[in-house]
Amino acid sequence: MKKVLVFFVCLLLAQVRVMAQDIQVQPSPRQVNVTGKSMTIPVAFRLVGEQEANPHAIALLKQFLGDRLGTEGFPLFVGEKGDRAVRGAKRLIPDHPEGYYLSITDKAITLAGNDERGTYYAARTFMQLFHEGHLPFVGIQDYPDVRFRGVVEGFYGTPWSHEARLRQLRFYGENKLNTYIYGPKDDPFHSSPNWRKPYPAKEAARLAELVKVADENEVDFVWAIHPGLDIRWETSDRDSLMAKFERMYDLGVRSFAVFFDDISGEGAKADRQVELLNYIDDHFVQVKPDVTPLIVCPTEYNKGWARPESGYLATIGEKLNPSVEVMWTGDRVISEITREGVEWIREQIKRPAYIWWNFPVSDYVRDHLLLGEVYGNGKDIAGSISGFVANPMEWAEASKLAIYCVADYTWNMQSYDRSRSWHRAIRAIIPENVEAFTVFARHNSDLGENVHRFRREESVEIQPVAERFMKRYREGHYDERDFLALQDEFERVAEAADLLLIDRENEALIEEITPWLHQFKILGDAGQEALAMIKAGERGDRELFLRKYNHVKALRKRSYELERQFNQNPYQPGVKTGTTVLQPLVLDVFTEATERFNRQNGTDLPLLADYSPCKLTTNVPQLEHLPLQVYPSRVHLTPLLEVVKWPAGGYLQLELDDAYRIPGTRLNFDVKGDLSWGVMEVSADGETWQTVTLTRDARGRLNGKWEDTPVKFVRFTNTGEGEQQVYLREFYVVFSL
Ligand SMILES: OCC1=N[C@H]2[C@@H](O1)O[C@H](CO)[C@@H](O)[C@@H]2O
Repeated sequence: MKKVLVFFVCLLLAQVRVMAQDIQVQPSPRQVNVTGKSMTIPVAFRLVGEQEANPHAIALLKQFLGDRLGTEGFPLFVGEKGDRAVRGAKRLIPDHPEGYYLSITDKAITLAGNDERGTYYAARTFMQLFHEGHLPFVGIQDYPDVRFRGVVEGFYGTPWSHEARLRQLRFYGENKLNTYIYGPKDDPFHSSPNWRKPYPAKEAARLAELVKVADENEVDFVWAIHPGLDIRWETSDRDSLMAKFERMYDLGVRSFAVFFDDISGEGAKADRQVELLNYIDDHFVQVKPDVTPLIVCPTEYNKGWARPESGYLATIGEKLNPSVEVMWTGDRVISEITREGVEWIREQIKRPAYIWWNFPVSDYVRDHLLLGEVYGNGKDIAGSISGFVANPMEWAEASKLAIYCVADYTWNMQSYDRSRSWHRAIRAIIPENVEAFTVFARHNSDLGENVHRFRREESVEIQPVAERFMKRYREGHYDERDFLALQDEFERVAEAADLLLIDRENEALIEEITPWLHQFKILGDAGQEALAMIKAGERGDRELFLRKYNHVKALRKRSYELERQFNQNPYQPGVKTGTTVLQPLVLDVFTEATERFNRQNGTDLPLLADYSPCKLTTNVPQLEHLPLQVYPSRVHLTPLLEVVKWPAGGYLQLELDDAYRIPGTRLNFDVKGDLSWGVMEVSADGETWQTVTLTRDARGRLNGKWEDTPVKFVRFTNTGEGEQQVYLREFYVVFSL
């Protein structure tokens, strides 16, 4: 009798209200039926099904509802298909892995999963429906498009910290991502030289904790091994790998991957790789009761590198056990994933590809943050792929923007809206500073020139205004409204930087992006001051013009110094922001205003130098768009992470802007053997060339020396018979001491 009484009391309290329902659930659910009515949140919920339901779903509900959850109150039925508590909903549960049925009525709430993970996802959706003290009456049938969804920590650079990984796993639980692949290239126990060795106790304990937290968030923690740099195709190494997997299994790992990417030589042989992978599958994955399908990242992991004559992919397709998942980055290392592309690879490997999407990874443009929208991938690829994992930046919190959008895209592709998802992501990540972070992210999304030639939109809204303004300014009649719009944008840039620098709500994020925030502040100030130069010039106010001129130069100097203080790495050191629209605009306005001032006043105020003393020419395809790192006395080629295929006759040439007495040059191709196939030469005029003797130092680097004559050209040529495969670790020229 008492129960009935409590039930009716709850009903009375739960006033049924009609309200426009903006059901905002992440990721966007497949089928949502709203009645337009809602009820105030019951003061107590009576949980039914605790014994049989997924314990992680129960734990989540207990944590979320706290002491409102008990044995009395509004009925809350939770369970998987077949459980007693949800038997009434049986035929409403979508028959898809991780699918669920959720219903809220004035009688009861039902969270019914097609499997354990589905129940967990139903609970996650339920939690998002609490809206200003009300619960909408709703029926949701939902399931994901892509089977395996998540993140592969597979970048070069500083691996994520333990705390960052823990935050990531909780974030994946919130966003229904079910896969985290642990594969940081710079972890020596994941890759060479220590892939054969067990983790030291401290690291092992941390990995065990990650596995536990992943499990609680219904995320498969996939441990990857990267043995290809030095693997020997012998039983001893096979046994070492199996022993390492056993140790990881003992730590709780139930999902495994083998990465054969970015290697050359012995380790790259397809039939050897397949033999090893099938052995692991047959003797480890298939014999253990609870291990998910093995994943491999092949050496030919993108279409640009696939060589039909090598038969590599054909070997994978024909000989690799069908249960093994094969990763794929698309038509190129960094590329958008298209229907045509996934259909092509599916033919080659005789199974759906498991996409490794190289975004927002920035290990080849380390001075940039990639905070833009996730777009460009087909919405019609779900049926042709088995998985889709994003390779993120070394900045874990900043990567969440893209990861949030990938979660939305892979769960429900057809309804994915790139802009809506991006705005929701910002709100989810930094709810107290949405406007400021939106301004910041808008102008930190393109990569700039890079070796992969992968670009992203940036500063989209202001770009047409900037372009129109500069054109008309040069013609002598700009529109004042454009001027004011640009001024307003630079003010917003400066404001956003300051607001975010003092944000304490997401400290981990602010800590990661602080160098870029300082650079962003300088950009905002420089933009306003450059525009002020125009006005001062128009008013003939020489004194004011000179003040603004000097201020912009000071800001540019501060920016240059900041570049050399933060984020120093051997690849793309420094801190770039707004490089596609705003930075060039500041330089253009400054230059035009200064040139006008000089003409009007007969002065010779220097402009800002953005020159490069060096030009690169090459016929090696992978080196064609290699950015140069220019320092006051040295020019570096950006090192490459991938293996460089250097064809016979392939050359790389640096042309300096003048002839310099060059103390020397250095290159490091990280090749074991000698470099007899290559010749380093220098020239003062590009006509007569002098061969340079390369001497190897203790670290295996080759240093070039020549007698003391001025040099304008430096070139390296493969004069051998065949293609060489090298790593471009270092190649630089010192042209003054
Ligand atoms: O296997 C796929 C793959 N391996 C490499 C490659 O893509 O380029 C990524 C971006 O530079 C890098 O982070 C990754 O480690």
